Amino acid sequence: MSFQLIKLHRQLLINTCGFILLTLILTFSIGSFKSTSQIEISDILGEGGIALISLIWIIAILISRPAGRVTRLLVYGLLFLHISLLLDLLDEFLIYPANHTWLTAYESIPAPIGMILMSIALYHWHNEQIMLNQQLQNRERYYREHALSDYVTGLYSAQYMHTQIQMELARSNNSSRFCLLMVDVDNFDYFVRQFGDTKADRLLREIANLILMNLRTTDLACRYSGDRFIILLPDTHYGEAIQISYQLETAINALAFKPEKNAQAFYHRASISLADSKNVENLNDLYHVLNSQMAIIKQDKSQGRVA
Ligand SMILES: Nc1nc2c(ncn2[C@@H]2O[C@H](COP(=O)(O)OP(=O)(O)OP(=O)(O)O)[C@@H](O)[C@H]2O)c(=O)[nH]1
Repeated sequence: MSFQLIKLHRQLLINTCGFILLTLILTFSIGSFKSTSQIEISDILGEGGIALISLIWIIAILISRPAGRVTRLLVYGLLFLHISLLLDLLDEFLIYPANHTWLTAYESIPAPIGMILMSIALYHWHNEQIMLNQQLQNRERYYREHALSDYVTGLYSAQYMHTQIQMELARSNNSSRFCLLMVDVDNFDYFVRQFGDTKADRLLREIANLILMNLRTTDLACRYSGDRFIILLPDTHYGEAIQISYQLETAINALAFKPEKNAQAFYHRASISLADSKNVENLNDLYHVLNSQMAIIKQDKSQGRVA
């Protein structure tokens, strides 16, 4: 933290320390210590406390704000205020010779300068905040329109997957291939009608978690639509993709999902289609392979040709 602070506000820190040090050197070189009977402990505590708090404010600003005009104005404003408070505090210890009483007379001058500087800083801070809010609103709009993740499962969205597949296509060649898997939960509609949306959402989340647990760190899963997921397997050959597809299918088949509070479990089956980037030109071709294969698998299942 301190390293970051010094890096960001080096000049401000040097100036702040310099001013304070200069004030101390000046006052101590001119003044002489009062006798203990002249010192008022309650005044020292009160004035010292305020001076210390103004110094803490300076440090807090340096730690929490980025470098820039507002930070500079705030720090210098507080520094002037601090110098006034410091001179006030030093008055409690020191007595100045008659030809230097100007020090006491001028101790209150830095404070109003500091107040003016801080007022200007607050004005700019206000404008800065309006600008930041506008930028945040724009960014929020961007994220809402280009949502990267799926609200129900927490997986990446289909839109994000499109861009990732496009990138893989751009970098793939004969030696670097990738595969896509499409996972579809069988008879999900029946489950939704029987148990309702909330439990169906939970099932989707659990299947999504299961998919993630069965993937490698380089793979990427998204919720494509409804009960369909797409998985991108980078640098993967057909044989490996078949293996992963089999592992996923086995894992989903074994999921003992319990929609109610009792122990009764509902098992689900999944259909998985596979597309290889080899000999494929673009994203649409890949989706076409996945969807047409999926349609055949579903048809075979509905006609009882597949277990
Ligand atoms: N709870 C919930 N249901 C969803 C969501 N998205 C889609 N659905 C429901 O999922 C069901 C999907 O139905 P189908 O596409 O016929 O899926 P299926 O019953 O598995 O049929 P096949 O895919 O042909 O095996 C529909 O009832 C949708 O309303 C969601 O985010 N949450």
